[in-house]
Amino acid sequence: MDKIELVQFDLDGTLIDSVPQLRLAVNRMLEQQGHGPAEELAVRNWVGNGADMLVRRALIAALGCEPDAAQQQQARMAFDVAYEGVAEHELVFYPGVLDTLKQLHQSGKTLAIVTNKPYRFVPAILAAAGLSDYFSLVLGGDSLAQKKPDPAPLLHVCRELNIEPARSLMIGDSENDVLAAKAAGMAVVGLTYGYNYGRDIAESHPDWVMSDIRGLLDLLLKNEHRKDNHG
Ligand SMILES: O=C(O)COP(=O)(O)O
Ligand SMILES: [Mg+2]
Repeated sequence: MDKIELVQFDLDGTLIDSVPQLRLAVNRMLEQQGHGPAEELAVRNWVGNGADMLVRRALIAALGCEPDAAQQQQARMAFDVAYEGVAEHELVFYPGVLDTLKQLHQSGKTLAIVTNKPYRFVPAILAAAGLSDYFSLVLGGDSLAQKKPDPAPLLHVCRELNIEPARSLMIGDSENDVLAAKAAGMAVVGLTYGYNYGRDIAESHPDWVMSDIRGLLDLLLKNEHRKDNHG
């Protein structure tokens, strides 16, 4: 592996467990549309392809059929209003996230976020989490015409920050992250604790599978430390 200079992170299911807030917003939307609430596990399995797909999957489960365009649009608006009010409340980080980001940042790695979550929600979440200063670039699922699993957002970040894909590493919890990274020619770490439609991330064959994000410190900093220690 080339020396990694740029680390691109997924957000939901990788840095923060956002299902509690997403579920609140989904359930407010369902209630407004006259449906009962969704279970937490169901919502976990619907996350990963952005807000339109989350809303669509919730409507299909509630209606037992595809929503029409008007239903979808109305539900998406209701979801956005509800999520806006809760997105950055009571954020839950996965273990080791804050320490890992801090150490990577301090060691001089360039960090970025590539999430499929609509961009408008992301800055408030990062600010509430105290993470805004770590990231040189943040892309949402609607920042470009394509979202993950398309490689376009990952390649866009490489271009903007002037770092080759071969010197960039993607970190994510879902097959979208793995597929996007592979198509971009980037190495990828799959985390086991997030949301992957209820499937094992190892099935997508990331270059590394980790159950704890602190594994990145070993992967990215250990050799450099050795060099430091031994002159
Ligand atoms: O909002 C989603 O569907 C998932 O977002 P992620 O790309 O940060 O996992
Ligand atoms: Mg994710």
